[in-house]
Amino acid sequence: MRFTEAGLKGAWLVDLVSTFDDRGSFARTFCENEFHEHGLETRFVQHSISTSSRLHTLRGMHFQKVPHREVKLVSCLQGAVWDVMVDLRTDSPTYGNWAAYELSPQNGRQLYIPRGFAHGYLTLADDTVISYLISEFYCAPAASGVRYDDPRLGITWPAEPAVISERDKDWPLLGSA
Ligand SMILES: Cc1cn([C@H]2C[C@H](O)[C@@H](COP(=O)(O)OP(=O)(O)O[C@H]3O[C@@H](C)C(=O)[C@@H](O)[C@H]3O)O2)c(=O)[nH]c1=O
Repeated sequence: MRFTEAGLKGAWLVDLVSTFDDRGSFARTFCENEFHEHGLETRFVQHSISTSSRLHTLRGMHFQKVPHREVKLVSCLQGAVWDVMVDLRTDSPTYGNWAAYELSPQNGRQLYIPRGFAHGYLTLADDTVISYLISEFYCAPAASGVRYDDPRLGITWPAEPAVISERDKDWPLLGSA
């Protein structure tokens, strides 16, 4: 894996380094030793996938409240997404900043999102599949979010959402979340 800092403090790009042969390829997606060497979380308690049928489905911007804040390692197994993270740690030098990366099986890119961030994505293809390694258990009462179109965040999305849940449309603006 190739580790590159992803623009916000504590966030990383973890790119796959594949080996190829006649049959196809092999790549590591997680390695406790390599994550430990980079000072990253190594304990993931949940592995989840989500599927989105339609192009320009937007999910986000989600986080779990203290004490259930999560590290997420996000990758795209099918299709493609514009993946966005926002630093919500008020004591962080990159507080309130966002960064976005395209994730797809073709680019083999994974995003390591630290605790204290909100996360969301817009699908760039029909039938998109996202994989998450998550460091904390799901806790519905701790689930929260901020608005994908919050003017204070000013996130640039490549397209308007064609599909979005009522919940995601109604998250509060930053500061009141
Ligand atoms: C996230 C999650 C949801 N669920 C349930 C709750 C609900 O009935 C159904 C769908 O949940 P949601 O609408 O929250 O799914 P979704 O909008 O896809 O939520 C995800 O969005 C992206 C952006 C993230 O970053 C993820 O961590 C997660 O929050 O699945 C679980 O059982 N476990 C989980 O870990």
